[in-house]
Amino acid sequence: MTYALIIAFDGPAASGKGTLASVIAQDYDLPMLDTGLIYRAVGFLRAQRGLTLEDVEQLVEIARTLDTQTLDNPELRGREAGEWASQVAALPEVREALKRFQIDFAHQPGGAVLDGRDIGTVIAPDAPVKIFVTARAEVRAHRRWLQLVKSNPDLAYEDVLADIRLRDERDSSRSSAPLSMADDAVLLDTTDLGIEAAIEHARRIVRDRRGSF
Ligand SMILES: Nc1ncnc2c1ncn2[C@@H]1O[C@H](COP(=O)(O)OP(=O)(O)O)[C@@H](O)[C@H]1O
Ligand SMILES: Nc1ccn([C@@H]2O[C@H](COP(=O)(O)OP(=O)(O)O)[C@@H](O)[C@H]2O)c(=O)n1
Repeated sequence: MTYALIIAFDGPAASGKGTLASVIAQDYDLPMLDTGLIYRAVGFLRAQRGLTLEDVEQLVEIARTLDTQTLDNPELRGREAGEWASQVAALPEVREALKRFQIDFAHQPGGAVLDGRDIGTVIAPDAPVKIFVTARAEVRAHRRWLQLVKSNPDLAYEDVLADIRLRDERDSSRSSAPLSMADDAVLLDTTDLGIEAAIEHARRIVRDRRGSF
C-alpha cells in the first residue's frame, strides 16, 4: 500500500498555521487546503443573501453546493468574513455538509496538507503528522492587524484583539468539533518566534514525526 503523508495544522486565528502549512506543502510537493476559506465562503454567502443563522436548510444547501473555485475571492480574507465564518462554523449541520469534501481532500493518494481547527481531531484523525500552532492572543491580534490595516487604515488594534478573543471563545466552546489539540499533536507556540524560526520548528517536527512512521 502506498504511504500517504497527511499533515494537519490546527490552531486559533492568526497563529501562523496557514503560513507554515503552505511552506510544508511546498517542501513535500503536496496539495494544500486552507479549510478556513470554506467556512469563510459559506459565511460570506450567508451575509450576501441576507440569511440568518436560523436558515439552516439554506445554509446547508450553500455548503453542499459550494464551488471551491471561488475560494480565491480576496473578500473572503477580510475581517467580517472571519466573524461570519465562525458563526456558521458553529452549526453542526453546516460542518457535516462540508465534511466529506475535506476528508476526501486529506485522503487523496500521495497525501495532503490541511489547516483549520479540527483537521487532527475530526477530518484526519489518522494523520501521521499533526501540529497545533498557537501564540498569545495579543501577538496574534497584532499579526492580523498588520495584515488588515493595509486595506483598512482606520482599523484599530484593539478591535482586532476583541474579534480574535470572541472567535477564540466561540470556536473553543461550540459543541460540534470545537478547536482543540489532538492528543497526538505536537504543540508549536510561535509567540516568540519570527516566521523563519517558526518554519524551522515546523520543518523539524514534520521530519521527526514522519521518521517515526
Ligand atoms: N511566526 C510569525 N511571526 C510573525 N508573523 C507571522 C508569523 N507567522 C505568521 N505571521 C504573519 O501573521 C499573519 C497571519 O498568519 P497566517 O499564517 O495567515 O495565520 P493563520 O493561518 O493561523 O490565521 C500573516 O500576515 C503572516 O505573515
Ligand atoms: N477547520 C475549520 C476551519 C475554520 N473554521 C472556522 O472558520 C473561521 C475562520 O477560519 P480561518 O482559518 O480562515 O481563520 P483565521 O485563522 O485565518 O483567522 C474560524 O474562526 C472557525 O470558526 C472551523 O470551524 N473549522
